[in-house]
Amino acid sequence: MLRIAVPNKGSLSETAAEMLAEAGYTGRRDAKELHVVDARNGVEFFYLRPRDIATYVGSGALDVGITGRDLLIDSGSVASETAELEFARSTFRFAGPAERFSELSDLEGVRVATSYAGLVGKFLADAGVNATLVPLDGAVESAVRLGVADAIADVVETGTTLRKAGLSIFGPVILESSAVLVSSPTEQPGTATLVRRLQGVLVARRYVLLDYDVPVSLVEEATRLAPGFESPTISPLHDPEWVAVRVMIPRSDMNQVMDDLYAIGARAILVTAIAAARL
Ligand SMILES: Nc1ncnc2c1ncn2[C@@H]1O[C@H](COP(=O)(O)OP(=O)(O)OP(=O)(O)O)[C@@H](O)[C@H]1O
Ligand SMILES: O=P(O)(O)OC[C@H]1O[C@H](OP(=O)(O)OP(=O)(O)O)[C@H](O)[C@@H]1O
Ligand SMILES: [Mg+2]
Repeated sequence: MLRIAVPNKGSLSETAAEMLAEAGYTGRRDAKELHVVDARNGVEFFYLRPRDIATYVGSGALDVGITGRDLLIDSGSVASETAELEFARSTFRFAGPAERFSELSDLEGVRVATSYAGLVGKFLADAGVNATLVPLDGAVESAVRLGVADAIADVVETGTTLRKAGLSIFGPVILESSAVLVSSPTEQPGTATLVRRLQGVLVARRYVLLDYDVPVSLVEEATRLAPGFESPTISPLHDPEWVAVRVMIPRSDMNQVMDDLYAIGARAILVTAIAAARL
């Protein structure tokens, strides 16, 4: 059985559970459950703190896990990133009072509060900046106002939390993060199937199927507008002057592509959602 670590709570847990369900796995029904066996799919789920997941996977106790890239790096674990999962996107940044901080070197000799001491410590050491880290568990934006630190380093999504705390971002991007699948150094045979299933979910979310009819003379022009992954599927119609075309396109482009195809003379343009995919 493939042993999979899944966030038990926090901002990753709900979307991680949704992705696994869409990929055909049976997860926990009750938020207090710590361990679930999905015998039909040959996997076992362990519900753990997202911060601890890379440690379990790196040690080989578990085979794969879902966590954040920032948490993976912060842990110093030897687990490696196997796939990006396209949710919980954030950046990791320094922030402080705008009148005092504008560039990385302003951190020399000051106190920096963070709940990612491993990640920030390594970044500052690599940059040759000497600062004192103040490790906190969360809500680090309050550390400056409360006087325990001069600046902070934390996860930024919309920037609302920073703004409300009167802090401004400065200095370089420490990290672009998102949820990722991490694997142990000794890769297990079932991992590739899990990765394909999760990638199938991402494709099904990101793409739609586009069908349309078009005169044969316009096929080249139409396929330039919507080239698809490899090559469009072209099927004959009863009318020999027309063909039916099927192609995958990014969901985000679908209305523009439909308008463009209509404008050149395509008709019966239909979009269908993809339920699952293996590319
Ligand atoms: N506002 C956010 N937007 C996007 N990703 C976020 C956000 N907050 C946290 N994350 C990501 O979630 C992961 C942290 O998971 P964790 O469960 O500790 O989140 P949390 O929401 O901070 O949990 P907690 O409830 O303990 O504060 C990290 O990868 C982090 O980048
Ligand atoms: O840029 P924003 O959209 O405001 O999001 C970023 C905030 O979200 C997270 O906080 P969370 O709610 O998880 O609280 P925590 O700091 O206690 O972990 C993160 O630690 C930031 O504080
Ligand atoms: Mg948090």
